[in-house]
Amino acid sequence: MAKIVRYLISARQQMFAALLLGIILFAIIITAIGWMARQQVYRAMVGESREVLQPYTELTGRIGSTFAALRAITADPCTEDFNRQLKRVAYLPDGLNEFFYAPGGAIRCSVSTKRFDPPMALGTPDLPATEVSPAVWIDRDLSFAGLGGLVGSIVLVDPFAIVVPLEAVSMSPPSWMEMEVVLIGPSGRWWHRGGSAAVHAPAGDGPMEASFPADFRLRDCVDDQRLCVVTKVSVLALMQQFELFVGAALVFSAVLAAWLSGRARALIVRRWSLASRFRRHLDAGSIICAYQPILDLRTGQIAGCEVLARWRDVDDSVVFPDRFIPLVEQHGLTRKFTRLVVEKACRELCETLPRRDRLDVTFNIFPRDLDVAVLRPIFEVFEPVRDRFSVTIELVESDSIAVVAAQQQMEALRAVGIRTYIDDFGTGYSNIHNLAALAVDGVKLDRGFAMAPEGSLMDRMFGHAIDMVQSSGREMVIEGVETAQRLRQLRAMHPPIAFAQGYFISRPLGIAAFAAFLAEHRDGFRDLKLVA
Ligand SMILES: Nc1nc2c(ncn2[C@@H]2O[C@H](COP(=O)(O)O[C@H]3[C@@H](O)[C@H](n4cnc5c(=O)[nH]c(N)nc54)O[C@@H]3COP(=O)(O)O)[C@@H](O)[C@H]2O)c(=O)[nH]1
Repeated sequence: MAKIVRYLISARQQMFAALLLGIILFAIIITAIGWMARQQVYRAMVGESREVLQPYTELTGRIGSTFAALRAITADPCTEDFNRQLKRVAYLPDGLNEFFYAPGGAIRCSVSTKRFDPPMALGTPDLPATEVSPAVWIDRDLSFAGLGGLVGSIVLVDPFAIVVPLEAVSMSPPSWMEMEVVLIGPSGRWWHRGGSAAVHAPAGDGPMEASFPADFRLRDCVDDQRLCVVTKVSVLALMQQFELFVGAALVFSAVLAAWLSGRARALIVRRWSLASRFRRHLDAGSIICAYQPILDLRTGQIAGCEVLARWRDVDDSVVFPDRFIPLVEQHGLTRKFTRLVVEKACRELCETLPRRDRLDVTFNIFPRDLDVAVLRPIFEVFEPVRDRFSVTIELVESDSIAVVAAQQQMEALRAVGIRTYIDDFGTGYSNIHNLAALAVDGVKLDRGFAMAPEGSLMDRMFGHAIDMVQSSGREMVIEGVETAQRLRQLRAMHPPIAFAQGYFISRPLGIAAFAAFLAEHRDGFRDLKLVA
């Protein structure tokens, strides 16, 4: 599950998944279109073969009525009278004009040859009689019956046989379809009756079938499966014939697949974007507190820490504030968020640090929450441990402050034991006017000053910024102390600077590492000796 989630929240993987989905959808759509086209082709094949079989069905009917007429002959076989009655049937306008009297398959007399003496045996039929179909001798030379040069098939329903003349098969399939009419005998032997030869041959003996993708084949039979029309459509020929349709189907499938996969991606992104993940999973379990030590430069002791929040994402990765703080503000979660951070930090500090440690714990709050009615209940968790931890809030200024209202709130907060610092002094909205107008307890100088390269404009302004804060009489924390040289420089300043914070002292630490750090530096920050 975690793997799937990790997959879904990565923008690259989302793109890959959408691409894969697009390809799969394209395959499904084009297959569906192909299947529908195949059904149409099949319908056309069935329609054409039924049309071709129609005359044969009619012929079978005519043969049946002719046999009925022959069986109605009353005269003794092969007499003059018999022949006269035979001729009467022959003159019926059904195209069947030559009959034999052939009991047991031996011709004794016919319409044109009065008597066969001795009787002429027809031999083994090409299509033996079945329960429903008569025996048939196919394409026999009819010279023996006085019809020299003519060829016809002989159908026997004992004791009469009818000569069926070789008829031209008429068929006009569409250009992309080939057809062949065949008579199929036992052991797979077949006789070509019409249409395009060799359509039947590769079709084998199977029933109606289609071999995709090479071509579609259909075998449609009547007369006890002995007379068949085999229809073949080459897929390639079909595609060439309908290339415009094929092109349109490809474009349509591609556009639809791209649209659908785009929609699916938008859905995934919406559900699995950082904003929705954050809103769904912001709870005590997902908040991580990091503690960055604050060094008292005058005593060398670790005087406190700044609590910095991180958020554990659904895939267990750790998200830093630059990504989620704007979401907290956008979605009106500032109070909930601060409460979660404060409660977690209070629990961790109380449970992990030895009772003898006394620390000032600094939290970042949102300017819109600068209201004692909001903050007091949030920081109430520290009330029972005030002997161990004092609380300071830092105003992360993302908006200009209404000075009079802010002033009242700060005083009210101080009255309930919460001190206020202005954060990132020297940048953004944190300006000299606020420093002068607000009775803040302290100021954190923006880390841009301490981190500025030597000789840079910020570096040159660093001393003046410090002077300005010191002359305001506020406490000061210098942030962004990354080097021993900067720490040395700060320690050498007069009047002395109270507090410093930065990577040289320590990076933000997990609670266990912070406890270990405090234990290690209980007798004073070790590296201070190095820079002395
Ligand atoms: N309202 C809340 N805002 C919060 C909370 N937790 C954090 N934040 C805000 O996010 C900002 C970024 O915090 P983070 O990424 O944790 O960075 C802090 C330090 O890691 C960094 N720092 C400290 N020392 C150094 C250093 O020597 N070099 C260096 N490159 N970076 C350093 O500075 C950040 C702390 O800054 P500040 O708050 O100004 O003291 C953070 O700034 C908060 O605004 C929260 O719970 N609530």
